[in-house]
Amino acid sequence: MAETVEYEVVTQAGAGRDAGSGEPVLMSARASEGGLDAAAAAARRLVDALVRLGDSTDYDTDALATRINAIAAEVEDALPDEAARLVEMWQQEGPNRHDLVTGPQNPIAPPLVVHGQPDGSVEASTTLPIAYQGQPRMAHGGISALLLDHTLGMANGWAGRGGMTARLTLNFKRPVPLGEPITIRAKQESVDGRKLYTQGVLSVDGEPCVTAEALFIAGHLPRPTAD
Ligand SMILES: CCCCCCCCCCCCCC(=O)SCCNC(=O)CCNC(=O)[C@H](O)C(C)(C)COP(=O)(O)OP(=O)(O)OC[C@H]1O[C@@H](n2cnc3c(N)ncnc32)[C@H](O)[C@@H]1OP(=O)(O)O
Repeated sequence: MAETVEYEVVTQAGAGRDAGSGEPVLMSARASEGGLDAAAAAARRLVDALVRLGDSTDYDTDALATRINAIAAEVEDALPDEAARLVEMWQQEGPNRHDLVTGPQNPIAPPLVVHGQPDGSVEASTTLPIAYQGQPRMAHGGISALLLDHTLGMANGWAGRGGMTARLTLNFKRPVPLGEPITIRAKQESVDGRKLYTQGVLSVDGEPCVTAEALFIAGHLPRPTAD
């Protein structure tokens, strides 16, 4: 097993639950209106439009591919050194802006917005577009699993001790509709040495759709460093 380390959770409001003054505290990164966040939001919009477009359109998709490739090449020309970028990604103390699930700078993040609650739980919300479709008009089960795993992980952070998922058990009770607000509530229920036991539920309109129970093992892989 690789060496693991433990990190303190720091939210935009300050250090973890210490920042909680009886009000919910934003844990995920707040999206900026411009810059890379806006570019990622535009890419999300483009992905949604492409999935909805289909083959029956008269739109010139060959020309579209050429234009998108030209933009990608322009961005690739501006990329920093990959190792340096990895260090930069992981150096901040607050919520990760590149994050797969919550990150405003990650075009494939829905993104999920997560608040730490005064009772020690977390509450997350988002609305899933058609790119995440599994069954007709419904979210893919793997996406529900991703959102739950991540929210449970953030609940651990909010409770004061985070870790890596060792076991995740899901119960798919009803399909998760696309295009409707979803809510995920999660809480670290108990700790036994390095074993963290965390539960959560993904609901739509107050109806539980997917429940999750997980075992996390305290500790994370070390952050990348410059040397
Ligand atoms: C403000 C913002 C805050 C943000 C917060 C961050 C949010 C981020 C959210 C991200 C969330 C996403 C998170 C992700 O996606 S994490 C990525 C997905 N997970 C992984 O890749 C984990 C891969 N596995 C490993 O690396 C290791 O196996 C781990 C680290 C899990 C344990 O290896 P380690 O060498 O360290 O420990 P150990 O083997 O001595 O085991 C220790 C104890 O645990 C027991 N055990 C172990 N496995 C299992 C099992 N499967 N069922 C039952 N029991 C199990 C084991 O029997 C032993 O018990 P005991 O003998 O002591 O009684």
